[in-house]
Amino acid sequence: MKNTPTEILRLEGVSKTFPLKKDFFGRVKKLLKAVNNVSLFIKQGETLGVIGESGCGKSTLGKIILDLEKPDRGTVYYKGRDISKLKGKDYREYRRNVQAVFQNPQSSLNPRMKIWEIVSEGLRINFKLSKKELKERALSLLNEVGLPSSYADSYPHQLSGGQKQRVAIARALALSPELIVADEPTSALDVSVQAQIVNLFMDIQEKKGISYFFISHSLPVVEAVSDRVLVMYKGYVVEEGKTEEVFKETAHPYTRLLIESVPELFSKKERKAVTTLEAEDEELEKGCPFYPRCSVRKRECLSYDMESFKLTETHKVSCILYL
Ligand SMILES: Nc1ncnc2c1ncn2[C@@H]1O[C@H](COP(=O)(O)OP(=O)(O)OP(=O)(O)O)[C@@H](O)[C@H]1O
Repeated sequence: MKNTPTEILRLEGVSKTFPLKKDFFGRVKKLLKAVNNVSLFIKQGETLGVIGESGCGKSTLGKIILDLEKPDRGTVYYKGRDISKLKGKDYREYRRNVQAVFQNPQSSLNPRMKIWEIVSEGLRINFKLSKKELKERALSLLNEVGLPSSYADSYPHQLSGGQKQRVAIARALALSPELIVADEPTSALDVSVQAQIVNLFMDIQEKKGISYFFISHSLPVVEAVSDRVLVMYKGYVVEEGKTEEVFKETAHPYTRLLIESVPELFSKKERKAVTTLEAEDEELEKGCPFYPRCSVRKRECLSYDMESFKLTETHKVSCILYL
C-alpha cells in the first residue's frame, strides 16, 4: 500500500489585521485586514504556491506560518499540534523544521560573518559542535547548493546575488527542515539567474522530500514549482487547486485577470474576455473584495460572504457565480 504523505502544516480560519489609521491620540481608527479567514494545508514533499498582487497578504501568511506574526484569529497546526501551545523542546523542533528563504539575500545575510559561519549558525546554536565540525558541515551544505568550498571563507559582499541566495538556501537547509517558506526568493535576482535558483529549489526537493510554501508574484515561476496553488486577493484565498486546475481550468475572474496579464501563459485563442473595469480600487465594507474590478459582477456579490465552492475534490473557488 502506498503511504499517504504526512501533513506538515495546517492553517484553519486564520486572520490577521494591522492598524491602518490612528487618530491624534494614537487610537486605532481603521484596521487593515491583511489575511482573512485563510485555511490551508501543506503535505510532506509538496509545494504550495501562492500568487496575488502586491499587498494581498502573501508575506503576512508566510510570517504566520513561521510564527513571526501571530494571527488574531484561527489556528496554525504543525503536525496536528497548535503552535501557540507548543513549549520548550516541541516549540524548538517546530522552529527548526520550518525555515525561511527571503527575497533579498543582501539584507538577510550578516555582512560581518564569513559564509561558512552564516551557513552553520543554526547548527552552532542548536547543537554542541566543534568549529571543525561546523565548518565541515558548512562545506557540505555549500556543495549541496552548488557553491565551491573556496567560498567558505568569503564574506557576503564578495558574492553575486544568485550566489548569496544559494548561501541563504544552504543556511535554511542546515537544520534539515521539513518545510521552507520561500518568500519571493527569485524576485531580486537577474532573470538569467532566476531559473537556476528555481531549479535548485526543485532539485533539493527531489533529493530531500522537503515541502515548500512558495510565495511569488511571478506566475511562470509558481506554475513551474507548485503542486498546488493558492490565489490571494485582499487577504482572501479566492481560488485554490492543483496547479493545472488553477492555470488551465481557471475559475475566479481575478485569477483569469492575473493570468491574462502574463501573455506567454495563455495563447490568444484560449484567452477569455475578462477585462478590468475602469473602477478605482475602492474598499468595500462587505461582499466580494474584487467587486469593484470584476467584469462579471452582479448585485448579489455585494452581500456575498466569500464562502468557497468546491469545483472538484481539490479545486475551490470563492465567487458567487459558482454558488
Ligand atoms: N507590520 C505591519 N504593519 C502594518 N501593515 C502591514 C504590516 N505588514 C504588512 N502590512 C500590510 O498588510 C498588507 C499585506 O501585506 P503583505 O506584505 O503580506 O502583502 P504581500 O502580498 O506579501 O505584498 P508584496 O508582494 O508587496 O510583498 C499590506 O497592505 C501591507 O501594507
